Amino acid sequence: MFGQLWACSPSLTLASAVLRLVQAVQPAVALYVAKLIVDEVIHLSHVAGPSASVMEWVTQGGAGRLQGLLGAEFGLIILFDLTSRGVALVDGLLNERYVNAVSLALMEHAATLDLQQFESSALQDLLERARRQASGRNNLLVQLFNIAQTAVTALMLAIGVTVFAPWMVLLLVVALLPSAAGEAHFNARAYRLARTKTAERREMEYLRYVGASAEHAKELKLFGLGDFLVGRFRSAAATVLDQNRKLATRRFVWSSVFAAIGSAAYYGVYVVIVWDTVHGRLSVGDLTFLSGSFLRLHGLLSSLLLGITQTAAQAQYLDDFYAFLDLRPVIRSPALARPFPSPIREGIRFQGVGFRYPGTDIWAVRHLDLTIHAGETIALVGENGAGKTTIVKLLTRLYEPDEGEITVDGVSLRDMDLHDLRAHIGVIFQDFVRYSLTASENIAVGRISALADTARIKAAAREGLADGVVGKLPMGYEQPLGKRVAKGRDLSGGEWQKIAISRAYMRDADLLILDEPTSALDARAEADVFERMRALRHGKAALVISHRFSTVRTADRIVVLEHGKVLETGTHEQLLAMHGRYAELFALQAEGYQ
Ligand SMILES: Nc1ncnc2c1ncn2[C@@H]1O[C@H](COP(=O)(O)OP(=O)(O)OP(=O)(O)O)[C@@H](O)[C@H]1O
Repeated sequence: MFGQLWACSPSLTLASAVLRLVQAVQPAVALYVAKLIVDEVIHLSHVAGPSASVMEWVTQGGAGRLQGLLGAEFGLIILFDLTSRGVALVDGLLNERYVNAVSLALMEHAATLDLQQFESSALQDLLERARRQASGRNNLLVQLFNIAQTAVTALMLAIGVTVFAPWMVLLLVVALLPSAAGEAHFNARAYRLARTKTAERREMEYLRYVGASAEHAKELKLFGLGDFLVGRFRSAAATVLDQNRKLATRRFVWSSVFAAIGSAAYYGVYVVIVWDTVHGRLSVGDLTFLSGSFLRLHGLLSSLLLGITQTAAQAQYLDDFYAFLDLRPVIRSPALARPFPSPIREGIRFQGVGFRYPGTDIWAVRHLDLTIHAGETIALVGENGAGKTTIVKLLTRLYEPDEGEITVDGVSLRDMDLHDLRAHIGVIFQDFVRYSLTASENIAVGRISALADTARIKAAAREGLADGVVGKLPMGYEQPLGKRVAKGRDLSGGEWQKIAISRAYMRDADLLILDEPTSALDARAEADVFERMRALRHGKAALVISHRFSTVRTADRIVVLEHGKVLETGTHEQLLAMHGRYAELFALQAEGYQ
C-alpha cells in the first residue's frame, strides 16, 4: 500500500510525513514550555515588585525570561494550527489520489479476468469487499498516518515523563493492554461478521439499485413492486442490523470496562504526583508538566492502541483487495501465439465440442461437430436453451470447451492471442449494452481505437441503419443516449438495436456474429439489415442466431440445434423436404401468419 501511495505522489507523501513529524513533536515541547512558564511565574511572584500596568511591566523588562517563554508558546500555537491545516490539505489531496489509483487498479485488473470468474458469486463477494478499499470510506491512509504521528508524540511525552518517574509510563501501558486486546477481539469478530454477510450486503445493494433507478422505474410502477422491494430490503437489512447491533452492544460494555481500568490507573498515578508536589518533591511546574503529559499520554496511548486495532481490521479489507489483484484469468493467450488466419480460407470447425457451465453438471453443448465455411452465412436455430449463445461464447473464447476443439483454418483458438482472436470477430449479443454515452461513442465502442474517426463511425451507422436514428436526434452524433445522463435521450428497442448492429460494422471482422440482434426491428428494417449484411460481407463468414424464419431462410445453410447437438443441417428447402424438426418449427410459425 505504501508503494502505491509513494507512486501516487512522492512530494505529497513526503510533505505529509514532515508536517506530521512537526505536529508530533509539538505537544511535548508545548507542555515543557508551559512547565517553564509556571515555574517562572511562581519565581517572579516571590521576587518581583508590583508594576503599575501590564504595559509598564512588559516594557521595563519586569517579565524577563517569561516574555521569551510566552512568545515561544504563542509561536507554538500558531505553528500547530498551521501544520494541522497543512496536514488536512495534504492528506486530503493524497487520499483522493490514492483512492483513484486503487479504483484504477481495480478496473484495470477486472478487465483482465474471465467472464466465468465474473459470473461466480465468490468473486462477486471478493470484489464487493475489495471495492470498499476503493471507495475511500475507511480512510485507511489517514488512520495509518495518525498512528505514526501519535506514536511519535507518545514517545516524546513518555521520554519526558520517564525522566521523572519511569514506572508511571509502564503502569499506563500495562493498564491499557486489556483495552487493546478487547478491541482486537471485537474487530476480528466484526470483520468475520461482515465477511459472512457479504452476500446479504450485495443483495441490499442490488435492491437499492433496482428500487431507485430509471431503468427499472417503469416495470416497478406497473407491477407495483415498490412495497415488495422495500420489504425485501427491510428484512435483509434487519438480519444484518440485528447481528451488528448485538456485536456493537457487547463491544460497548467491554470497552467501557477496559477503559475504566485505564482511567483508574491514570488517576492512581495522578494522586501520587499531587502527593509528591504537596510534599515538595516536585515543583508546581513539574506538576503541570507531569499531569498534562500524563493526561495526554493516557489519551494518546488509548487512541494509539485503538487506532492500531482498527487499522488491523481495515487491513483485512486491504487483504481482500490484494487477493482480488492476485486473481489470474484462466483463459489466457499462449506465450507464442499464432496469428488469426485472416482472411479465413477453409473455415471454422467445431470438433466434438462439449461444455458445461462451471458449477453445473448439465452439458450446455456436447458432441458438437460443425463447420462454418469461408464466406458462408450460417443461421443457428433451436428452441430456448438449445445452446446457440453458448456456441458464440465458445467461439469468442469467453469460455473454454471441456471437450473437443475449435479451429480456424486448422489453428486452434487456444493457440491464438485473445485480443487478436476477438479483433477478428464482430459480435453483437442479444443483451448488448446500452451505454450512457453519446450516439457516436455508442457506435464507436465496436472499435474504440477509432473513436475519433468520424467518417468511419458514420459509415458504420449507415451500414447498420443507425444513421436514420441519429438523424432524428437534436444533437445528432453528439447526443448523449440513455436516461442517466444530462440531456440524455432514450431510444426505442429497435433503434438501440440499430446502434448495436452498427458497432459490428466498426470492425473489419472476418466473422460476423449476430445473436438475435434484430428481434426488435420491424420487418422492413430486418430485411434491410440482412440484405446489407450480404452485400457488405465481401465473402466473409457470418453466423446469425434468430427465431424468425424470414431471416433464417435467407442463410446459405441452416443448423438446427437441440440439447447442444446438431440435429439437422441444410438449406431452407432441403430442411423442409426432410420433414424434420426445422419443417415442424417453420410450419408452426407460418401457421401464425395464415
Ligand atoms: N452462465 C450460465 N451458467 C449456467 N448455465 C447457463 C449459463 N448460461 C446459459 N446456461 C444454460 O446453458 C444452456 C444453453 O444456453 P444458451 O444461452 O446457449 O441457449 P440459447 O440456445 O442461446 O437459448 P435462447 O434461444 O433462449 O437464447 C441452457 O440450458 C442455459 O440454462
